[in-house]
Amino acid sequence: MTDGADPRWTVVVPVKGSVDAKTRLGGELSDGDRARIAVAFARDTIAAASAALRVVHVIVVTEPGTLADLDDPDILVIDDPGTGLNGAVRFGIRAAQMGWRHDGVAVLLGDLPALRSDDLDEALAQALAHPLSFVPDAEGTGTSMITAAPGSDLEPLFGPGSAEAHRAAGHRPLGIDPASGLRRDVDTLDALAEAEALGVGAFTQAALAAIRSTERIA
Ligand SMILES: Nc1nc2c(ncn2[C@@H]2O[C@H](COP(=O)(O)OP(=O)(O)OP(=O)(O)O)[C@@H](O)[C@H]2O)c(=O)[nH]1
Ligand SMILES: C=C(OP(=O)(O)O)C(=O)O
Repeated sequence: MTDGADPRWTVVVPVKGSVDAKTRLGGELSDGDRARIAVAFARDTIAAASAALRVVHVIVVTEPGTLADLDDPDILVIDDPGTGLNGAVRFGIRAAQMGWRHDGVAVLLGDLPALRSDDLDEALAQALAHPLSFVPDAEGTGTSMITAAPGSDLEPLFGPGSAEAHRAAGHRPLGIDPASGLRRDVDTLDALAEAEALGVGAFTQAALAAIRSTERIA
């Protein structure tokens, strides 16, 4: 994170409490392993966002204890209000606008373990040209990021079919390569394999290595 870039962005990352997280990874994984992977995805997403040059503030919205070992004074962690994904995101956006109203606001989902800081910087540079923008997920139906330039209101519409919902609400789709880690959200083991082919961050690498050392996942 640096404050040399202009204009600056606050990034909001919602992270579900680990007990219920990533159920679609399910199947062969124990609840403990699934929780460990979900936290690792979030940690890699947050680390990449924090290291992006255009990002000066990161706000994580999650249940207390989910990211207990996240000990970075530059990252604000606020409690999930318990009103679902869009409620958590709205809460984070409000905190961003109250704290740093001259920044752009981006919301990045917390399941992007192959996210690279330079891809995020490139997307935020593109986003400056539009009051509202979004990045579709790799399949093109969901959304991995929404943005609002300084002064624009941001209303999240995450959920099934969110790419079309964000487009219909006036968000401009950014031209990001479908093979970018910014678009590779991970809900399933197939998506996890694709993320690994792109290259996942250190937290996810370590979690997978620990789980594989006990042969609990292929
Ligand atoms: N703070 C917060 N984050 C959420 C909530 N629901 C989902 N998220 C986060 O939003 C991102 C996208 O959510 P999903 O892909 O639906 O993740 P998920 O709900 O853990 O996965 P499934 O159980 O498979 O649906 C992930 O980073 C989740 O951690 C919520 O109620 N509160
Ligand atoms: C919530 C979303 O993500 P997912 O498809 O990962 O649930 C979304 O794409 O809006």
